[in-house]
Amino acid sequence: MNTRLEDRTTAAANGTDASGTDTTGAAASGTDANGTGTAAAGTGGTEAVIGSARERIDSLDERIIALMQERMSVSESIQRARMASGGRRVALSREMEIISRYSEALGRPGTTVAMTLLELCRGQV
Ligand SMILES: O=C(O)C(=O)C[C@]1(C(=O)O)C=C[C@@H](O)C=C1
Repeated sequence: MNTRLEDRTTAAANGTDASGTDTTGAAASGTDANGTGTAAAGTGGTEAVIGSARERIDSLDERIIALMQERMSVSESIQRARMASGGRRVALSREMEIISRYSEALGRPGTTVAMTLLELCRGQV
C-alpha cells in the first residue's frame, strides 16, 4: 500500500497523474501515456507487463464488484427477516465482528473498507 502511494507520488513528480496519464507532455517528461519510461518500454516489454497486469486488475475489479453486489443482496435478506420479526435493521455487535475481520486482514484501511461495505449493505446510519 505504501509502495503504491510512493508510485503515485513518483508519477506525479514525473509529470503523470495517478493513472499514469501524462500531465505535462510525454516527450518532455520521457514517459508515455501509461506512465512508462519510454526507454524501458522498447527494451523490457514494460508496456506489455503493465497492459496485461491492468487487464487482470480490471477482471479482479469486476469480480469484486459482483461479490459486493451479491453481499448486498444477502445482507438485505437478513435485514428484511430481522425487521419482519420486529427487530432493527442494524446489528451493531455483528458489525464489530466484520470490522475486526477486515482490519486484521488489511490493517487500518481495512476498517474503512468494512465500514464502506456495511454502508452499502445497510445504508447510512
Ligand atoms: O449480519 C447481519 O445481521 C446483517 O444484518 C448483515 C449486516 C452486513 O451487511 O454484514 C448488515 C447490517 C447489520 O448491521 C450487520 C451486518
